[in-house]
Amino acid sequence: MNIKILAIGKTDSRELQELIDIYTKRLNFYVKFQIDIIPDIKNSKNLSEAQQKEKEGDEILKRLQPTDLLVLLDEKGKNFTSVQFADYLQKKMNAGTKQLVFVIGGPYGFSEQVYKQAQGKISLSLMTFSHQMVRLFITEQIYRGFTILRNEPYHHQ
Ligand SMILES: C[S@@+](CC[C@H](N)C(=O)[O-])C[C@H]1O[C@@H](n2cnc3c(N)ncnc32)[C@H](O)[C@@H]1O
Repeated sequence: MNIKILAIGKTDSRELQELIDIYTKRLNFYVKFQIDIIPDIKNSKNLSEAQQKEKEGDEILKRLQPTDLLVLLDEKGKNFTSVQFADYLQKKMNAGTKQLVFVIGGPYGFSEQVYKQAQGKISLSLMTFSHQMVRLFITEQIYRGFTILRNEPYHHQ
């Protein structure tokens, strides 16, 4: 199974990007993992929230393959412990998923169309994080999940 993160806009923090790079490198030892960045929508200042979400949604949906499993990162999604999340990853691999795509929304979240097409929603916390931080948190949690599946001494209950 491949795992992809789709996110909108470049990370403007060098420190965050360095950490994302560290976990991406570690994760690639276990699974083919990549982060695809959708460029910021042009002239977004002239758009309403709904228009911006719509445009971002179109960009997200046009990057998906028909066999992708689309899972949104969303505060209102399902909560997992890290061990439960590791089990979730294992189940997706057992089910023969070709590519699991986690999508991080823009400043206003997702369009209705993206919600309609999603096959799941996962929350990292009831609190809202910046979309840039979410990239790091989900990458670290996927890495943590694989170390749990391999019984490696990274996660401690
Ligand atoms: C600044 S938040 C947008 C918040 C907005 N209120 C919404 O309705 O989604 C940007 C993106 O970061 C992600 N995000 C932020 N906090 C999250 C959390 N606790 N769990 C999962 N994803 C989160 C989501 O993908 C969200 O669309």
